[in-house]
Formats: sequence, C-alpha cells, structure tokens
Amino acid sequence: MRIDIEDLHLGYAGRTVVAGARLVAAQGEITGLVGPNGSGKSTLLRAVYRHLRPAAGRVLLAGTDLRELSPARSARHIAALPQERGDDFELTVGEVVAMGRTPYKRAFAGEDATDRDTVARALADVGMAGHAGRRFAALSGGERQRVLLARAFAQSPDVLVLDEPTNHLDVRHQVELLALLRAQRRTTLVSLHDINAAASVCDRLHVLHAGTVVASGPPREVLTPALLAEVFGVRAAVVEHPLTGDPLIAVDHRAPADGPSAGGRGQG
Ligand SMILES: Nc1ncnc2c1ncn2[C@@H]1O[C@H](COP(=O)(O)OP(=O)(O)OP(=O)(O)O)[C@@H](O)[C@H]1O
Repeated sequence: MRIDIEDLHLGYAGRTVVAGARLVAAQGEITGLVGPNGSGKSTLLRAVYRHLRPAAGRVLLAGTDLRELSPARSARHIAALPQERGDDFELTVGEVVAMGRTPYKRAFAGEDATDRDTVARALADVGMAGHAGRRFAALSGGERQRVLLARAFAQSPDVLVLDEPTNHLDVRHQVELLALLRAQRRTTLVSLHDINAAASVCDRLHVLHAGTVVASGPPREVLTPALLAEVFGVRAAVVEHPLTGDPLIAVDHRAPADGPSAGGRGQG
C-alpha cells in the first residue's frame, strides 16, 4: 500500500510546524525523511500514524483519506515506532509485543496460535528471541527500541512508520535493523539522522527544512554538497562508498559550513 501526503499543514497550539508538505511513500519502497533538528520530521510522521490531526491537507492510504478509516482499521495497515518510546510499561517483553496484535482482536478475545507465532517471529526478527519473559522496564535503551520495533512488526502492517529507529542501537544492530527493513519490502516511511545510513538504505529521500520539503529524489541526486551546506550547515564531500558503491557523505567535523576555514591542521 502506498501513502500520499498532500499539501499537509501541521502544528501545535496554532503554531505551524509543517507547511504544505507533499510526498509519496511508494509501495514496497523505503522512503526516508532527513533534516535538521526541529525541521518537522516527527511532526509529519505523527500525522501518518494519526497522533496529530492535519490543520489542512490530507494523508491517503492506498488512495483513501485516513480520516475515513476507523483507528482499528488503519492500525491493521499502519504500524509506528514513535519518538515517544514509553518507558513506563510494567509489562514483560512478550506482553509489550503482543500489544501489536490488538487491532486484530475482538473485545476480550485471548491470544490464538497466529498471535503467538507472530509475536515470536517479531521478537526473533529483532534479535530478542528468548527475552519474552523479561520486564520491559528493565531493558537497556537499545533493547527497548528493538522490542518496540517488534511490537510494530507484530501488527503485520502494510506500512511501517519509523521515527529514528536506529536511535540507541549500536552499529551492528543498526546495520541489522536496516537490512531487515530492506528485506521486508514493506512500504516504509522512516526518519533518520544518519545521512549515510539514509543514503544506503532509502530508495527515495525527502529533505525537510523549517517545515518544508526542500528536496526529493533518490539519495544520490538529493544529497549534494550544496544541499548539505544549505540545509544542514556542514561542509561535506560526497564520494562513492568503497565497499557498496552507495553515496558516502564525508562531513568535515572540524568546522561548520559557515565557520572558519577548515583546511589544514590546527596549531595544537
Ligand atoms: N508536542 C509538541 N508540542 C509543541 N511543539 C512541538 C511538539 N513536538 C514538536 N514541536 C515543535 O515542532 C517543531 C518540529 O519538531 P519535530 O519534533 O517535528 O522536529 P524533528 O525534525 O523531528 O526534530 P529532531 O530531529 O530534533 O527530532 C519544533 O519546533 C518543536 O519544538
């Protein structure tokens, strides 16, 4: 299923944060959102997983305005890993993941074999098989992250909406997660701070800057040194990754784009 975001305006308490966003998350593709802090990535994703009502514009799921679908119906199609990660669950890992099955249940119905299999597979997919009995609240940040991702997988969604899914993950788990997303071939809309990860894993990227989509397209076309300077304020060269051939953004970590000249070594 595809997602169409049409002329979307979003805000909080009357303050506009996203203005006129348009983008498509195509069926089976990984669509990335990148942009500086506060550019509106989480806000835009909240409208797709229905935590924020559009002030104007619409979000379409396979051509149907989300507002025409009941929450349970859209939850059978769209699962989210939100920014609000909830650390107050007094539940076990298995119970947290089983919450992903809620949209499929009639009131007071218990777990069936499909639920149990789906939960077990979701835990295995994120490398947390064998941890179902642990208390969620006692997990590390990265483990919690993976369990909440398993909860989204357990929802068996057509569309995954992931806000910074690699947050808290060590580099091996980041790579595993991104490889898993690619292998699943679900329609995925994901915000990422790591522009190199975004360049490797996303089919298309949309760059948000101050609440507006300022560039869209394949990573190779979007992530230019000029855009990186203008939107992110960094000096960067874009080269070819020696192992994968993906675009590799080599950021000058010594000084921002408008800072003092970064050439040469400092005086000590
Ligand atoms: N719940 C909220 N209430 C009021 N303002 C909010 C809320 N969430 C975000 N904002 C504001 O909206 C703007 C966009 O924030 P948002 O979290 O969408 O940006 P982001 O691109 O996801 O940022 P980051 O990269 O820092 O996570 C910011 O100015 C932020 O302060």
